[in-house]
Amino acid sequence: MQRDLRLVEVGRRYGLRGPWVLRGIHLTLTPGTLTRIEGDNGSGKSTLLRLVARLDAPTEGRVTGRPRTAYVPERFPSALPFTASGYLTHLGTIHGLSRKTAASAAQSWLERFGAAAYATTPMSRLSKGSSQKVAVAQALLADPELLVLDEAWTGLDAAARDELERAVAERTAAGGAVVFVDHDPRRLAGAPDATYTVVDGGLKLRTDSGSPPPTGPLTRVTVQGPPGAQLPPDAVRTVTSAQEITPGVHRLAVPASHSDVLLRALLTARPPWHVVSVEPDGTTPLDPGSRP
Ligand SMILES: Nc1ncnc2c1ncn2[C@@H]1O[C@H](COP(=O)(O)OP(=O)(O)OP(=O)(O)O)[C@@H](O)[C@H]1O
Repeated sequence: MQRDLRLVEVGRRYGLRGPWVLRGIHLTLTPGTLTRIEGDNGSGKSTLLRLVARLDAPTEGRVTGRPRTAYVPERFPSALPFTASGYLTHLGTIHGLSRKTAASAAQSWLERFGAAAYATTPMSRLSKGSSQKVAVAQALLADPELLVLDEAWTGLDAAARDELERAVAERTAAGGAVVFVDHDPRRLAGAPDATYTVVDGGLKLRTDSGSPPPTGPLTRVTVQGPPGAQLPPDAVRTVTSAQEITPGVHRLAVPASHSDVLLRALLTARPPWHVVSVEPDGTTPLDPGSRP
């Protein structure tokens, strides 16, 4: 079974003639990786996460891979006819746990998030923060292969926020993929394997998480990698922007002074990447479809 989740040339718009919220999106989420999605309000982050969680279908393009997925939505429907532990136990059994295992997992997650005292409280009577703790617990309960968190930290108290960061680290260490949106730039700072910004309906790989990139003229490099491969980390460190324009084909911008380092990182990767074109910035890079 393919455990990667892939979005291939995905577009989404609402309504027949609505504007495209997302278009030409390529994204691969690999087991054991942490991915951050950022962008302005209304840029399409939640739309993207719903597609990743397969709660919504793309208008065009396709989503492949079926990892066992759990999702924490921006707004959790708290008016459910359950107690907190009843709800979690019920969900646990839906995820294939026995009733006993589900009840004990529910109890232990409620304890971790400091919500054990509310285990028998009807969901409709929980405070916003407490019901958010239940939302997070339901997602973690069955050790998902892909965990999708849409502003899941919002409304949690400090201890629960820390606990959720720990739970995310545990998930990726256990080989799960985690993708998250959060408006606090300090959230899991330094931890993501990749950070993408949703801008103008597209996805841009952010590459400025390390030391500030050198300034000066840029070189545009178009490269093609093995299907589904992520750019080698040594290459990512040198580029100022990266965009997957068709599956496996990436358009990179690199300070001209660092283009040799980038090319070396790509050509010495195992397996090596194919360099399609190298152009000074400001020119139109060679259309990868037209390469020999
Ligand atoms: N169900 C829907 N029907 C119609 N339009 C929608 C729907 N969901 C989202 N949109 C529109 O899609 C665009 C992107 O919304 P989305 O919620 O994905 O953005 P976002 O980046 O998550 O925003 P925020 O940071 O404010 O949460 C917005 O213009 C929004 O109005």
